Amino acid sequence: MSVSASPTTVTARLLPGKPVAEKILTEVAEQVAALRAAGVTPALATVLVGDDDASAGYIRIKQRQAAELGFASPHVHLPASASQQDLHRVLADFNADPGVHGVLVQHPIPGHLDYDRALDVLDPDKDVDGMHPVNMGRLALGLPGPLPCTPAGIEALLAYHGVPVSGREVVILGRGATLGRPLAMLLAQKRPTANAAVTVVHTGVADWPRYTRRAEILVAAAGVPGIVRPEHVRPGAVVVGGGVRYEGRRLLPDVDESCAEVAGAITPRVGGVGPTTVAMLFRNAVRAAQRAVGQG
Ligand SMILES: Nc1nc2c(c(=O)[nH]1)N[C@@H](CN(C=O)c1ccc(C(=O)N[C@@H](CCC(=O)O)C(=O)O)cc1)CN2
Repeated sequence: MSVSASPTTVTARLLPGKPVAEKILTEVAEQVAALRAAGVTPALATVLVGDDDASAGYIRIKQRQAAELGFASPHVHLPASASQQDLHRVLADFNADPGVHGVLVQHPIPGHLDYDRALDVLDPDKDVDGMHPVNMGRLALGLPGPLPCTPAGIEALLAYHGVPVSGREVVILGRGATLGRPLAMLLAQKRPTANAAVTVVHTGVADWPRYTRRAEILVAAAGVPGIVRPEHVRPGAVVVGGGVRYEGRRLLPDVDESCAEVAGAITPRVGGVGPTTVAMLFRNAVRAAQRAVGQG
């Protein structure tokens, strides 16, 4: 964690995401090996629209990881001028290709395009980001399906580090479709690693700190850099920095590093929730391949 470079006095235990991601990816590699032994090469297709440097970088990271794990990773790069129909055509082609088991459209896409409409075109069973409306519905109903990667990564991170969640008060600051809302549904489910009393609050609530200050586990999911400060944290609480904003490749987290002075445990700014998100992507992808060939 970069707190060592700041004057912050760290008292909180760190909750790194890297060992969590490594454990998940080791399991994924074993499942990939089993698929390949049965003659199936799992394939995770990626779609990049436009020339955003950061997005191109994340696609490269995913392709490198895919190769290490034994996935095929067909890739389509559409120009920034691509139309909604161009994007839909690419997705329809991947839907129709039985050799492609998972598909992701790297976010953000150019402003004239509608990400949600594109997601709607994607086969929900190939949606490895777990963001298709059908998969959100499955999550809401507690049915099996690909889970949104960052929420699933946060549940795994807390479980890995032995942070009890069941019966505890979790407050999520932020209600976005990629993190706050699905995480609330996930952590409220009846499972030993969930089963929490979950409150979702957002920055449009004038007195939001009243909620965050009572959290035993506080998840920042607002996408507002530095919004969570020590005075918003209950002493000894577990603080999870899920929300980030990207400025190019620079990651600006919601949680100010000085929160480590008050929290009992905290995710590091770098190597916290991020690596678990990528690991969950591959977990979703290998499961999609297993389902497609009847191994799931
Ligand atoms: N289709 C998707 N688009 C985007 C997603 C996504 O999950 N699906 N998430 C982000 C980008 N992203 C993956 O695509 C991603 C970004 C960053 C990390 C990460 O692990 N970051 C590191 C390093 C941070 C730093 O150097 O400052 C960390 O958190 O430790 C993983 C995934 C937007 N688009």
